[in-house]
Amino acid sequence: MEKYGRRKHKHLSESFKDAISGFRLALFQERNIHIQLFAAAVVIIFSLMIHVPLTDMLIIFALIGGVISLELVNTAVERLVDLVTKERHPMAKAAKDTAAAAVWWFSVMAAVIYFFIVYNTLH
Ligand SMILES: Nc1ncnc2c1ncn2[C@@H]1O[C@H](COP(=O)(O)OP(=O)(O)OP(=O)(O)O)[C@@H](O)[C@H]1O
Repeated sequence: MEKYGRRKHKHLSESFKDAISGFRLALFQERNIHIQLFAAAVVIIFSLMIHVPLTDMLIIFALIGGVISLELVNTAVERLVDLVTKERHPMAKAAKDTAAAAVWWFSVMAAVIYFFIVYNTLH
């Protein structure tokens, strides 16, 4: 029963450091994150230029956060699968492809929502 008891929590600053370290790893190793951060910068600059309203700006930030967060989870799944097996395996493929699909779905939805935000701002 002891092993299911309360876990000793790390200091908050240590958890924060671990999260930064995970983000840096993805930043150095994943090309997709570069593309997504570049797209996010373009979207934010363009939105400011056309004066997207504040509430819509907040939605845009939430969408950007969602895409980047899902990409980080996708990276975690890729690393975990590679840790578990170096062999080609249908389950490894399923895990990686499903995680990639999560990023893809959210990105497509984000693009559709952003299109409507831009359309609504300009009309
Ligand atoms: N162990 C494996 N067994 C079977 N298929 C695999 C395996 N590892 C990778 N694959 C297939 O190859 C694809 C690419 O895998 P990889 O680990 O290179 O990801 P990636 O190309 O870095 O992905 P991303 O571009 O999203 O970062 C996977 O989506 C999966 O379809």
